[in-house]
Amino acid sequence: MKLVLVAAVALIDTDGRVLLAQRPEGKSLAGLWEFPGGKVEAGETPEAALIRELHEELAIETWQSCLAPLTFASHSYDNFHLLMPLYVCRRWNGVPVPQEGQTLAWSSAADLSNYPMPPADVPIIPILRDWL
Ligand SMILES: Nc1nc2c([nH]c(=O)n2[C@@H]2O[C@H](COP(=O)(O)OP(=O)(O)OP(=O)(O)O)[C@@H](O)[C@H]2O)c(=O)[nH]1
Repeated sequence: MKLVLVAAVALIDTDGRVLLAQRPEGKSLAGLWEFPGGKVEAGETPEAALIRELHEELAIETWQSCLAPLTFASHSYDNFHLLMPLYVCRRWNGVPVPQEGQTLAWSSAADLSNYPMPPADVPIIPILRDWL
């Protein structure tokens, strides 16, 4: 099966809440809440991919030094296997504004389980909650 590398990040605000983005209608897994991020392109590091995706999806800027690895997801979907490192980030420039039709939500640690997420994300939620 094809292995797909996706870099994702939990942006944490000063109140310890996490940014989630709801996938828009028409995309795979529409309506589910996910961490910002996306596929790592050929020749790109996961950190560079995240910096690019945060700029493209949310119009914020961050830096490699502000991206700390936390955990990862490894999950088989029907047509590919997802390997998704999850970083945490507390420092960025700008205010996240959806650029691709997503809906954003800041979730407290306690509320995270109320947001339906892709199956790959489910095992990483308790890890993130314990870390927060
Ligand atoms: N960014 C992100 N992607 C996730 C998460 N969980 C998860 O299964 N994914 C999957 O990882 C892939 C991310 O790809 P992407 O964001 O670059 O691409 P996309 O949605 O435009 O592509 P797609 O429509 O081909 O799935 C998608 O298949 C998405 O469903 C998550 O928490 N964050």
